[in-house]
Amino acid sequence: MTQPVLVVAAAVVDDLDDPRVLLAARRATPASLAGRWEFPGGKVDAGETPEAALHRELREELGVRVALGDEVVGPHDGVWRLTDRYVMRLWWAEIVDGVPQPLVEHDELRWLPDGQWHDVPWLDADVPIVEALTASLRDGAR
Ligand SMILES: Nc1nc2c([nH]c(=O)n2[C@H]2C[C@H](O)[C@@H](COP(=O)(O)OP(=O)(O)OP(=O)(O)O)O2)c(=O)[nH]1
Repeated sequence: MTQPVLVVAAAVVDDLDDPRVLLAARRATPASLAGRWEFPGGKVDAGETPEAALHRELREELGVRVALGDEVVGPHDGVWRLTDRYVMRLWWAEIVDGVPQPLVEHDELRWLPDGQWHDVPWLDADVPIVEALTASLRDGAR
């Protein structure tokens, strides 16, 4: 079987120590995903560490530098299964430089306030991740 492709992404929040507001990005492409919301990020290139790939993707897609917090460990051997082809690793993150803009792949960004993290049509595979994020806040674990 071919190895799944690793995607890395960030749950960008206002404050890693006390997250209230979560950044969601609306996909403009491809047509099959357009209009659905996701965590900014992308595929890890050959020879790149996941963390370096995530910093690169956030710079390219949003024009920001971030500090990474803890990883949000997924239920399938530590990763989140997106499709047969893709798995994803995700980290909490906070912007340390820049104002996020939808530079490529996205046509809108939205800061979702406390209690409204589910209020956009996330990609199907992201729905349980948003649930895990809100649960970890409720439990005080992060
Ligand atoms: N970035 C990202 N991709 C996601 C999420 N959820 C989800 O199912 N995906 C899927 C959509 C894509 O089919 C796949 C790969 O992500 P991507 O298209 O952002 O990767 P990329 O930026 O490296 O893409 P490209 O340069 O090759 O076009 O992962 C998510 O929350 N964030």
